[in-house]
Amino acid sequence: MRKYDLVVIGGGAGGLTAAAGAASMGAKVALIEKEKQPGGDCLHYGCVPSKALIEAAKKIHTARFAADEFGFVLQGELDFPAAIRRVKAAIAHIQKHDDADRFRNMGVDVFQGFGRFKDEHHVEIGHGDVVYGKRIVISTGSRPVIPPIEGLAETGFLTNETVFDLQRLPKRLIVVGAGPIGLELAQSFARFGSQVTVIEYAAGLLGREDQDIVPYIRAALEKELTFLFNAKVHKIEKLVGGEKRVTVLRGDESILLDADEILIATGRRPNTDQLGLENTGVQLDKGYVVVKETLQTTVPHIYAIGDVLRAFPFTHAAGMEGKIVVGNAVFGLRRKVNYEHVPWVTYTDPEIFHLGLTEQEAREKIGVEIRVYKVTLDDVDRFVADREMNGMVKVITDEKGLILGAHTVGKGAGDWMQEIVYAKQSGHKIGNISNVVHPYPTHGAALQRAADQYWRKKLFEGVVPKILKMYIRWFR
Ligand SMILES: Cc1cc2nc3c(=O)[nH]c(=O)nc-3n(C[C@H](O)[C@H](O)[C@H](O)COP(=O)(O)OP(=O)(O)OC[C@H]3O[C@@H](n4cnc5c(N)ncnc54)[C@H](O)[C@@H]3O)c2cc1C
Ligand SMILES: NC(=O)c1ccc[n+]([C@@H]2O[C@H](COP(=O)([O-])OP(=O)(O)OC[C@H]3O[C@@H](n4cnc5c(N)ncnc54)[C@H](O)[C@@H]3O)[C@@H](O)[C@H]2O)c1
Repeated sequence: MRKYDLVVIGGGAGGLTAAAGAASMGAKVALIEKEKQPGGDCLHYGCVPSKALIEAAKKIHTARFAADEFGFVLQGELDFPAAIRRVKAAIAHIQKHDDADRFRNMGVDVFQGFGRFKDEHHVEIGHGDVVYGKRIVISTGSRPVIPPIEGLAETGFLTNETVFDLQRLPKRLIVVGAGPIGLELAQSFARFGSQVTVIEYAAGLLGREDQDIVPYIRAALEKELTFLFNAKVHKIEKLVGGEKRVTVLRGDESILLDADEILIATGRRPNTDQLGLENTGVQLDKGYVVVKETLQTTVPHIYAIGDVLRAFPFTHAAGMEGKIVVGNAVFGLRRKVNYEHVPWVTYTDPEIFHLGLTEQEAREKIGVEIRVYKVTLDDVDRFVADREMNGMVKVITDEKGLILGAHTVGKGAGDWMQEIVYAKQSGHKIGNISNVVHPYPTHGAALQRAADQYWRKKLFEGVVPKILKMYIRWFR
């Protein structure tokens, strides 16, 4: 039986970071991945295919818009499989970074097979090999939650694991769930030409976002999608022609919708149920692995990262956690995970950027002593020139100007808001962003405009203006 300093179960965003990092530090590492190729959800069924599809759809949307605005005519049928080929090409390109042989060349022993704990130090791979890990990382990710809807299994449905294999554009698509997966994909399909209806349990969109931000994104999406809020799919039947008839309940109302495809995007569940964790002392909470800030589970030599944790189900968070585990599991450090400065972006059009506390959270946590700076994009020259004025930047600080949160809706916001992540993480005050020269006219100037308000408030409120006036009078 082979013995390792570190055994990593699951070769996705988190596991690959941990395995590569540990091997580069000289540790003997085994990586167990059930699929033929590592890469995980993000590469095969998540971030990469969804962003490739979003971009393809955006190009078509832009062409249609341009035709309308500039008076030319678009001709011919949409070649939807061409969009899917684009998606597959993006995956294949990035797969080279996550290739099993590339990891072998780094010194990692890569095993293909399903990893399962035999006990707290031994992991069985498939039905054969067993490896010993002095320390072990659980990074097995998550999978879609499939709600118990009558007729759903019999009628057939799509999830993020199958939607990127579609070869025909559905004329009518029903998306169940208005979270980031549902919204990003719903908007893309609408842009290809599907009629899309989104069915959501909750009364509105994106409950975790700042409530000033939500109306902008809702207004944008309602132009392209039909929403049914406070709605529940009651049952689904297959019609003679193969279409799907969906019965939706909304209050006392029963609504019938026919569709060619149904996409289920109702959340995720962690892949911890078949891991043999009952053979260990690793504790779960509703299926999620319970960890300390050091990412150690209730068995100190077993660590967990990525979507098996409840904390922050994003690729960049899994990568950050993977790096922390390298330090802790390989060098015995006690580094703690901290999500305070970790942003997320929802890649709808316009994009939604989220960092730190929302205004509502800041008021609960800090009280009234917070400051809120807002700029709408119709006040920012570059967005006016682009005719992309739907959106806003909002920054929340404490009374001294230290950044507590930042929230934006706007074209490309995921890229141009990154400046504030650096500022927040480095402990800069909002005023410092105002002092940085931004080339004119960039989109990032929107953030600077919000930051300028800090000085404006300082200069024109309180005692400062009185002192300034006295000084100027004296100087004259
Ligand atoms: C449609 C969609 C879009 C997304 N878009 C974004 C985005 O734009 N930005 C972003 O930050 N996040 C995005 N995410 C989330 C992101 O994909 C996940 O947060 C990220 O992949 C989690 O990484 P992970 O390492 O925990 O899991 P994964 O990357 O899923 O890796 C887990 C790996 O473990 C393997 N595995 C599971 N069980 C076993 C076992 N018992 N033995 C061996 N191997 C096993 C799996 O095959 C898989 O390779 C998206 C997700 C989806 C579904
Ligand atoms: N851009 C990104 O970073 C990105 C993109 C996609 C996904 N992700 C990650 O994937 C995770 C999961 O995304 P998601 O959208 O699947 O989940 P989610 O939990 O964020 O949203 C699911 C939505 O479905 C609704 N819902 C649940 N059951 C329902 C039902 N039976 N009928 C109608 N509505 C129902 C919920 O109220 C919720 O609004 C996200 O939390 C995120 O971390 C990230």
